[in-house]
Amino acid sequence: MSVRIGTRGSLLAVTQSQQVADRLAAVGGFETELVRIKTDGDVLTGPLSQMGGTGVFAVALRDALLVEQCDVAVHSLKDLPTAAIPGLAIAAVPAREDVRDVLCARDGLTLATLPQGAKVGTGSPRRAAQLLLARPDLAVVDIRGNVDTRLGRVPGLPGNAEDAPGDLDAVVLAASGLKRLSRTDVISEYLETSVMLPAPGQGALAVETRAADAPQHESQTSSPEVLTQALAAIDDADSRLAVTAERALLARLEAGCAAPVGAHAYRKGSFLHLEAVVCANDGSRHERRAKASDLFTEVGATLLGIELAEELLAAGVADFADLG
Ligand SMILES: NCc1[nH]cc(CCC(=O)O)c1CC(=O)O
Repeated sequence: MSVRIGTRGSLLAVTQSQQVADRLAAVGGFETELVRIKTDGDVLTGPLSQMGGTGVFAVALRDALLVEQCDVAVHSLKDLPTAAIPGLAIAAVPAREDVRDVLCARDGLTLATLPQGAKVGTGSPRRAAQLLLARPDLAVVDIRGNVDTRLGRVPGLPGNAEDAPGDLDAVVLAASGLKRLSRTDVISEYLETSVMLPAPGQGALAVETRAADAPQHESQTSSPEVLTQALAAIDDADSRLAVTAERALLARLEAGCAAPVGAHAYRKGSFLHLEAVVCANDGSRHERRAKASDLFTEVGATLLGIELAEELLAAGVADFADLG
């Protein structure tokens, strides 16, 4: 048996999909092959935040699963819309990578040492707003493109051509992507979550399958038993509950993955903690709240996300934040 693994075609997507494929093959004892799927997010070039918003990366992969072009699809969880798709299920959330955002700045500069008015590139309203909360003087520049394209805009970063003219002082990227690509040499500062809360799901992958192939607690499945068992074996319960809480918060806020919303859930002892922030795009206003629950189950994680979202809504975040 060969399991077909659907992936986007970018270097980061292929790298992380191959890492999932290797783990599935190791625990399942079967062959895998990567199937590259082109998505609108890879083809269109406008600002991502104006491109039909959420889900541009996920739709084509999900279609490929539904028409059986592949058996498993690997997504970056933060790019996956929160609405459930009939017939599909998240069969595994592997152990999460570093959740933090990082600054990749020229000359090893940090958020504290960037000069007044420095130009920092990001296409994410969440990153832009939190940058401005910490440093209202910065000039945030809207950028997009794959990891190499973004890094190429900062002069002198390791891996860039020596004489390449960069137009930015820094860019903000996810630590997880750079770690998976073994490119941590470009990082000048890890931004702690006290300064910059990550996107819901950041650093985690979702391994999606047709629902009949997902590990189930009660009913029998129709899939090859080995695939179902391998998916269950690479699932990490702590990571799954954390992203469940973060995504429940996002869904209750009716916000998309491009909204100025940061969230981070993590286990501490027998408690699940959730921290969240909602910002005005220009950083002029924000609300940051935290809550914990000792109900360490899918239901408990979902309730935690919903309750914290309702506290934020009660504090009036919908009046100043562009959640749509
Ligand atoms: N929206 C782009 C995107 N989607 C997933 C990642 C990698 C981070 C992750 O694994 O969550 C990135 C790049 C980035 O944000 O730097």
